[in-house]
Amino acid sequence: MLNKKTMKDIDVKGKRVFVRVDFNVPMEDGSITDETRIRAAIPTIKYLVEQGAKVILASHLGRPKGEVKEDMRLTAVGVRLAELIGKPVTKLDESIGEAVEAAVAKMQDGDIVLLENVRFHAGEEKNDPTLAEQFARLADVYVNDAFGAAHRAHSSTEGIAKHIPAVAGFLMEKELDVLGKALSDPERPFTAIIGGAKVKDKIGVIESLLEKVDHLIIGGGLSYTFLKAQGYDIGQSLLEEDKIELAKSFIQKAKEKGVQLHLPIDAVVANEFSKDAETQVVDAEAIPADWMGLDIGPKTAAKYGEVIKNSKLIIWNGPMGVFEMDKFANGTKTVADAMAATAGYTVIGGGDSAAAVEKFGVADKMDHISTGGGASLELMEGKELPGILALNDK
Ligand SMILES: Nc1ncnc2c1ncn2[C@@H]1O[C@H](COP(=O)(O)OP(=O)(O)O)[C@@H](O)[C@H]1O
Ligand SMILES: O=C(OP(=O)(O)O)[C@H](O)COP(=O)(O)O
Repeated sequence: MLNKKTMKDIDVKGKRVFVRVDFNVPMEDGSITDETRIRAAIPTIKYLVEQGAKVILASHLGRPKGEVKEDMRLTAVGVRLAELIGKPVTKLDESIGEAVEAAVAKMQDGDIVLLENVRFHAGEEKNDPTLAEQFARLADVYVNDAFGAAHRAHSSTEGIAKHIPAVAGFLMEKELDVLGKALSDPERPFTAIIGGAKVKDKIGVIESLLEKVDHLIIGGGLSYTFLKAQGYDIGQSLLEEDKIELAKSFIQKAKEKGVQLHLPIDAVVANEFSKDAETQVVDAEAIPADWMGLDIGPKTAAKYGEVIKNSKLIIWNGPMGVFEMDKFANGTKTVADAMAATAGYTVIGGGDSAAAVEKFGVADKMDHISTGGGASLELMEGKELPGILALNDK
C-alpha cells in the first residue's frame, strides 16, 4: 500500500547507507529503561549488513535544543545495539564533519557506525538545508526507518531525502502497513480509546476519529473537559477551559454520525495529586468541589472492557488515569486486560499506553505496539507525515 520505494527496490551492496532510526529511548541515570525502539530497528540494520552495505545510523535522543548535552549522548544506545545485533558498532562523537567523514571512509562492507545525537546541531530541528547536505555527503543512499519521528520535518528525517536516493526501512513499512490497513478498511465494530493528559494534542484526533469509528471511548485527564461539557461539576480535575465548546460539538457530532461516544460514568477522585492521597469513588456527575478525578471508576472501567471485548479492531492511545500511582491504576489496568482478552485486533499507539501494557504484563498479547506516539496520532488524523512524503515514489 505504501507508494514509496523501500530497501527492496534498490541495490545497497557496497553502498554507504545513511539510516535514520528513532533511538529516542527513555533513559534514567545513563541507563536505557525501555529498549523497544532499538529492537524495532534491528531487522533493517541486519538486512543492510547482510546485503553488504556500509550502515551509518543516525538518531536524535531527547530534546537537547541544539546544544551538546552529555546525558543525551547515544553512547549507551550504541553499546546495547552491539549486544543485540551481535556485531561491533562504532559510536562516533559527532554526526557531521571531517572526523565523521574519515571514519566513514574507513568502513568495510557490513560495518556499522552510529553517529552522535543529531539534535546537538540546532539546524536539525530547523530542517537546515546545509546540515541536510552535510548528512547526505556521508552516504550514497538514505533509508528512513524512524517512524516515531516521521511527523517531524528535520534535516535528518526530511531535508536529506532531497539529495540522495531515499527509501523506507522495514519498521517504517510495517508501521504504515499495519496502521494504514487498520484505518483505511477497518474491521467493525471499530473502537478507538483516547486518554492521557495532552488535551490540546488529542482534540484533533478525536474529531477525525468521529468520522471513522463505531465506538469512541474517552478516559484519562481529557475526559473531564467532556464531563464539564455535559454540564457536570468536575472539582479540581484537569480542565481545558477553551475546549469545552469543542467537546460539546463532538458530543453532538457523535449523535449525528451514530458513533457511540463513551464517557466516564464514575471516577476515582483524590483530595490531592499524590500517591498517598485520600480517595473515593463517586458518580461522574457528583465530583466534590475540592477533589480531583485521577482515574475512571470501576463501573466505567467494566463498561469500557465490555465494548473492547465486543470490538473487532481497537486502537488505544493514552492511559485512563494516573496509572503510575497504584491508587489510580485500576482503570488503565482493566482496559489493558480487556485489550489482552479480546479476540479483536489490538493496536497500541505508542507513548504511555505502551508503557502501561508493559507495566501490566500484557504487551505480548497486543497485535501491534507502535513505536510512534505523536506519529501514529498524526497518521490517524489523516495527516501526511513529512518523513514519508520526502521518500522516492515507487
Ligand atoms: N485524570 C488525570 N489527571 C491528570 N493526569 C492524568 C489523568 N489521567 C492520566 N493522566 C496522565 O496522563 C499522562 C499521559 O498522557 P499523554 O502524554 O497524553 O499520553 P500518551 O503518552 O499515551 O500520549 C500520564 O502520565 C498520566 O499520569
Ligand atoms: O518520542 C517521540 O515521540 P512520541 O513520544 O510522540 O512517540 C519521537 O522520538 C519524536 O520525538 P520528539 O517529539 O522530541 O520530536
